[in-house]
Amino acid sequence: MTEQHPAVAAYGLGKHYRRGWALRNCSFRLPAGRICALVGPNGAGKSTLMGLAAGLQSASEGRIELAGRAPRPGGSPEVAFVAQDKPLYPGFTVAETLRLGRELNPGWDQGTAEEVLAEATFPLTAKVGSLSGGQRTRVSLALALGKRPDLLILDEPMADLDPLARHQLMGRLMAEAAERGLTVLMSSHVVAELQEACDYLVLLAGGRVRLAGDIEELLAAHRLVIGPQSAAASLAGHQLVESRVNGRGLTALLRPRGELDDYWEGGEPTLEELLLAHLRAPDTPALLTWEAQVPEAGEELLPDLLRVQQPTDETARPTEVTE
Ligand SMILES: Nc1ncnc2c1ncn2[C@@H]1O[C@H](COP(=O)(O)OP(=O)(O)OP(=O)(O)O)[C@@H](O)[C@H]1O
Repeated sequence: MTEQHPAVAAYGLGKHYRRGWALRNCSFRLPAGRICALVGPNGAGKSTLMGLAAGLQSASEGRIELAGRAPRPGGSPEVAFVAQDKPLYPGFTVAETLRLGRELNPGWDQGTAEEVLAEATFPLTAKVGSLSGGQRTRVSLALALGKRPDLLILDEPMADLDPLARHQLMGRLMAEAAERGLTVLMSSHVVAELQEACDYLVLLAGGRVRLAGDIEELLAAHRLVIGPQSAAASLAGHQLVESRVNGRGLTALLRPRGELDDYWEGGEPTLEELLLAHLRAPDTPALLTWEAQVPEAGEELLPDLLRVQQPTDETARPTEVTE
C-alpha cells in the first residue's frame, strides 16, 4: 500500500438491487493499519459494502478504491475476505486446505497460517466438513492471514467463536495490524468485541454512513448528560442525538457546541451508548472525523489534497455533514 492513499476510500458509492438501494451516497476513508468496526442494523448494507470492497460485486454508482485502485473483480492477493458463510471445501482436510492456500497465493505464509491453527482443538488431519462452525471460522481466518493481505475484510467473523477463541484471534489480528500495517474492516453486532479490538468505526444505517472515523475522536465529540427536565431548552444550541426522560430527569446524548450549562452532568459516552443512540436516531446528521472525510464529489484524490487535510486545529474537529 502506498502512504498517500487510504486502505479503503468510498466515493458516493451505491448499490442497487431489484428491491431498491442497499447502499447509497456512501463516502468515507479508512486509513491503512487501522482496525475498523463496520456496524449497523440488519440490512444496513454492511455485507454489500464488503462485497464491493472485495471485488465480488460491482457498484451501481460512485466508486470504491483500495490503496488508490479499483478492487480487482473476483478478488486480489492483497485482499482477503472472510464471508459470513465461510465457504471452504468440506471434503478437504485442514492441511489440504492450507496447501490449496499456498498454491493459490504467491505470498503465502505457512507459518502465520499454522500459528492461527496452533491453539485449535482439532488436528490438521480433520476433514473441514467435520468441523463445527467456530472451528471452520478459525480455518478461514488461518487461510486469510496466510495470504498475507494488506486488507482483511471480515463479515461477522466472531459470531460463532467461543470467548477464548475470540480473544486469541482478536489478539492475532491486532498484532498483525501493529506489526505489518494490516488494515482490517470487520462487521459485527457484538459491541464488546469491537470495543476491545477496533480503533476506527464506520456506522451504516439505511445504506448511508452515519458515523466514521477514529473511535476516540468520535466519542470525544459527544457527551452523555443528565439534568432537570425543566432545563431542556438550554440544550437547544447543541446537536441533540437522543434524549429520554426517566425518574432521575432528562438524559441526553449530544454533540456539544460550546459549553453546556451547569445543570448538566456527565461525560463521554461509551461506544455502546454512542452506537445505540445513533441506531435509535438514524436521522441525526452524519459525523465524519477529518481522517474519514473524502474530497467533494468530482475532486480527484491527489496526494497534495491529502496533505492539505492533515489535522490542524481547525480540521482535527469532526465535521457534521448535513444531507
Ligand atoms: N443479492 C441481493 N439481492 C437483492 N437484495 C439484496 C442482496 N443482498 C442484499 N440485499 C438487500 O440489500 C440490503 C442490505 O443487505 P446487506 O446484506 O448488505 O445488509 P447487512 O448490513 O450486511 O445486514 P446483516 O446485519 O443482517 O448481515 C437488504 O435490504 C438486503 O435485503
